[in-house]
Amino acid sequence: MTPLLSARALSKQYGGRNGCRNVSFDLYPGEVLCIVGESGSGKSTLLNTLALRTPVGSGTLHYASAHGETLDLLALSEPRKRLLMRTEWGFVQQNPRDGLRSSVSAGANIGEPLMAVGARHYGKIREAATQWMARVELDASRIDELPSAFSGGMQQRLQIARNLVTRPRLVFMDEPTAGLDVSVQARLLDLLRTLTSTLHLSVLIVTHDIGVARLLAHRLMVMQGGEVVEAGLTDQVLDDPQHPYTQTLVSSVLPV
Ligand SMILES: Nc1ncnc2c1ncn2[C@@H]1O[C@H](COP(=O)(O)OP(=O)(O)OP(=O)(O)O)[C@@H](O)[C@H]1O
Repeated sequence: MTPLLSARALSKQYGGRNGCRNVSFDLYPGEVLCIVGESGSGKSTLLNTLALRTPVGSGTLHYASAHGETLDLLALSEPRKRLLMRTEWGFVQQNPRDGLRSSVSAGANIGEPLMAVGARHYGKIREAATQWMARVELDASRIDELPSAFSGGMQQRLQIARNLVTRPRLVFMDEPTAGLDVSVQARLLDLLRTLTSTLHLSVLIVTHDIGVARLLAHRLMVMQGGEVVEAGLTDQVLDDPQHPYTQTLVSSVLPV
């Protein structure tokens, strides 16, 4: 199978400080790959670098587009990059407020990305927004309310709908369940698990929470000090961690 995304020796420095260093991996279609590590280990830097939101320092990054081309992402023009982000990628932020437009309704938040990819029929856009609200377990009768009228967990589900409505092939997620109550987190994780498998999504997800990784990910990359210190199948890495840092991470949480 051809990888959807291939990174080789990716590095990013901030001045003299290491953001991430020498990261290589392949992400396959339909696969959920989790980047885990403690605060400051370089997870967000790596995710933002892969999603082309932060300039890459060095290395290579290739993507197999929906049209069957292999794109050299680091050589892509700005308009092509924006098109890719709009049509094939999604990015779910940790804080839903960063990923939603606060001045427009829930329905418009879901409908806008559809318009950005060419949808024009108001009735169809509203129907899609209604369906997506139900799909992320939001009360569709609240479609005209502003995001601020929704709870944190609901806002996160709204952000997920906004990202998935265009049926992206690759979704980046930065700590999507952080900052939520445990019960709200569990419901959101359940929803994410269902959506990723039914939509056959490829996902790169950052978390410091081993429980999230265990529930969602097929594979893990464990980061420490900007480097991947261990990678492999989720159960393998969590049940039989080889690197001392992974052993500490795993032993510091209760089994899920
Ligand atoms: N914009 C920036 N300018 C300078 N240094 C940065 C910047 N962003 C991150 N860093 C540094 O890069 C390193 C990795 O940070 P990063 O935010 O990627 O870690 P993280 O694992 O995502 O942490 P957290 O879980 O707290 O978000 C840290 O040493 C951090 O101080």
